[in-house]
Amino acid sequence: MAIERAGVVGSGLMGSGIAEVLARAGLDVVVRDISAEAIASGRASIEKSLEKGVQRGKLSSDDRDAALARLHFTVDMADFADRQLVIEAASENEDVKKAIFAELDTVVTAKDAILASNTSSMPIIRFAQATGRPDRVLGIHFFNPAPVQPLVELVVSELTDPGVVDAMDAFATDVLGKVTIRASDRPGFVVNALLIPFLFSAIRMVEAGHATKEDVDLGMVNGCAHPMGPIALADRVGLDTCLFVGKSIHEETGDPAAKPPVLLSRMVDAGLLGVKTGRGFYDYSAT
Ligand SMILES: NC(=O)c1ccc[n+]([C@@H]2O[C@H](COP(=O)([O-])OP(=O)(O)OC[C@H]3O[C@@H](n4cnc5c(N)ncnc54)[C@H](O)[C@@H]3O)[C@@H](O)[C@H]2O)c1
Repeated sequence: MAIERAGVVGSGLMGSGIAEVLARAGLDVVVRDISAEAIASGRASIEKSLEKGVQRGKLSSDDRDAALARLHFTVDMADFADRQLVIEAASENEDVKKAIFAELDTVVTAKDAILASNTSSMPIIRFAQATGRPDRVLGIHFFNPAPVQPLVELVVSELTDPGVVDAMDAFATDVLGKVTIRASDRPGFVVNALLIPFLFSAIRMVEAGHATKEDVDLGMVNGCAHPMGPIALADRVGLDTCLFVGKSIHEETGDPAAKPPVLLSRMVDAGLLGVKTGRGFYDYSAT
């Protein structure tokens, strides 16, 4: 089945990025959010991102206009009726996502359509079980910013049909131009299961006074050729996101490496969430 009609649920940071990726790849894309304000904000961020692409010479202004013309925004789930693929990228809340999957199951008419979630931390099987077609459900985990980061993790639940995984693998690589890896439906999948303990180790090192944040970052950049150090990376990911993902990995696995450091919890309590709030471990107010 050639996928030509896709849907995206949620037009926030990830949903708008994923919708842009799909539209740039030539698909007709319906994007649904819950309010006119959310839609306007999603549309504006896609327009801004496409404009940046034109300025950087990554796409022509004709390609930008064509991508925009392929995007349709709605507040109505019923507009997903004829979609062949729907990617859920709504807020990281299990009840919200389960309700979305239950509704998609009733509105998406093609029984061979694929329903996917972009969740960072929740079991795919729970969303699959909210539908009457759990074999057609998998995780398609993009990284932020979706139009720039090459990786997509394909998350395979206990009930995902292997043919669905193969089809999504071919689609993500051949049509979207992404690099794919496959992960089982386990906390953190592959990337976050490795990344979160690493970031937490770095934060614990700073918390214990073992090294300064600057030295931790300089060490990993200059000693291990990382493009940015773990403290700066935690700020970039968002300290609230790090905390949330760490908690969910720790809750299910008990892995002490994924237990959030107290310093991280306190910074989140203080509203110091990193780049997005202008201050985390570092100060971004001037940038
Ligand atoms: N932020 C990241 O770096 C990142 C990376 C990979 C995956 N994710 C995952 O992507 C998903 C979205 O994260 P985000 O950072 O874009 O969040 P966000 O808060 O920027 O956007 C979420 C959007 O979902 C909308 N929404 C809520 N309920 C909805 C519903 N019932 N129907 C349609 N839209 C609804 C909200 O109005 C909001 O616009 C989460 O599952 C998150 O774990 C995030």
